[in-house]
Amino acid sequence: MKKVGLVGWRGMVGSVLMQRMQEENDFALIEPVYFSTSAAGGKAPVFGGKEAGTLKDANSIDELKKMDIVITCQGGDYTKEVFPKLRAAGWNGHWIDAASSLRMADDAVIVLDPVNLDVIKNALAKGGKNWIGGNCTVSLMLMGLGGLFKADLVEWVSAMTYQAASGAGAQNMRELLAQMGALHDAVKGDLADPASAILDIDRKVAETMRSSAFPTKNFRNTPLAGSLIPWIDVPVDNGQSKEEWKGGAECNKILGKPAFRSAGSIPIDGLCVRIGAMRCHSQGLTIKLKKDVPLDEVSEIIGTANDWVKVVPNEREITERELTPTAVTGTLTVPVGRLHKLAMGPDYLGAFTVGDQLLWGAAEPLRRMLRILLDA
Ligand SMILES: NC(=O)C1=CN([C@@H]2O[C@H](COP(=O)(O)OP(=O)(O)OC[C@H]3O[C@@H](n4cnc5c(N)ncnc54)[C@H](OP(=O)(O)O)[C@@H]3O)[C@@H](O)[C@H]2O)C=CC1
Ligand SMILES: N[C@@H](CC(=O)OP(=O)(O)O)C(=O)O
Repeated sequence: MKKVGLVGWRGMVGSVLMQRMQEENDFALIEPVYFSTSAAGGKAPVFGGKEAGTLKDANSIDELKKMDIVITCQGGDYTKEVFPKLRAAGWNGHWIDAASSLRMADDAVIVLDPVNLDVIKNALAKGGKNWIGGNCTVSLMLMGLGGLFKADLVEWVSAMTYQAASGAGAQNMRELLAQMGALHDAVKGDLADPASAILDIDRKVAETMRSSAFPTKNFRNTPLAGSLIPWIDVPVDNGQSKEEWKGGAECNKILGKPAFRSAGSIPIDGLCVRIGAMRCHSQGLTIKLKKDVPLDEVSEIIGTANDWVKVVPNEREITERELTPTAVTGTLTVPVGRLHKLAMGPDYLGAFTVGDQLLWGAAEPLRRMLRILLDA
């Protein structure tokens, strides 16, 4: 049985990974060894009914070297610190990672097997050892639109995103809720009085959001509840944020295309915006098709591309019920809806998709890569 080192298992992404691994009975197939950066020597958790002794030190190269496979959700700083040392020490095992640090490395594959199993298998056959989960927004877009890319129908894509607080981390989810609570507290009395003036309520809400007492530390001093933040991650070149850059760079790499902005790559760009959803990212998509494909064919191509994508008919009631973060959160379903040809012409397709950014956006591609390695 393969020894699998689990790093970052108690974090937000790691907890979702543990939950999914239990649901899919993955622990029955491995010998789990748990690592910690803060509590080495303590008792290891029991997942899948398996006792695993004590927690190992996640910074110990000697302990990590004993693993056949390491899966980490600990974050990019940990990867940057430990991974080069582990390889330099001669470790030849498989490294599966949620962090972005290694994604664009030549010897790393961004894993999303329902979309790029061919790319993964090619790399595996050539001795590949580094398997990195994609950016959540990118993975969710490809889970939704994978069929169109596979059918080579996409000339370019513009993605306008509506990204959940969870993408910024657990503390940000808490802060979003604290903000919601503070706003409600500010106008609780007025709301209880049906005769109160809505513009008074609105003014008090705006004052509360702008006050220095409003809890905004984790969102870089910018309110999110009742508002939005049209910038995610650090600035890069061309006026883009890094989150926007990842759309083009990672999508092309996942699809096995030439590097973004080079000949033969697919232009993918847009604006990434943080909104007050908890853990589902949504995206409004403009897709320039290579030709005019009838809408029923488009629906068929999108809806049959993998087991999780689901086309939602472009009708008001079902869209309101099924194409929202509330409907999707905690599930692996990736609905794609609002499909219609745009006014720009018959080869311009409008679409909207929603996905849980902790499941397909983070944990699920990692555990599926583990399964691919165990089956190889
Ligand atoms: N958040 C996201 O949407 C996505 C994140 N990722 C990647 O995954 C990495 C981890 O993200 P995320 O799971 O959000 O990070 P967390 O902050 O939730 O967890 C990271 C680590 O923090 C330590 N930790 C300290 N205090 C606590 C606590 N109170 N509860 C739980 N863990 C604690 C744990 O390490 P220890 O047990 O060793 O003390 C844990 O493994 C990110 O850095 C990113 O690279 C990738 C895709 C999406
Ligand atoms: N940046 C993403 C979350 C994330 O962790 O992305 P990455 O895995 O590319 O660092 C968001 O804010 O929604």
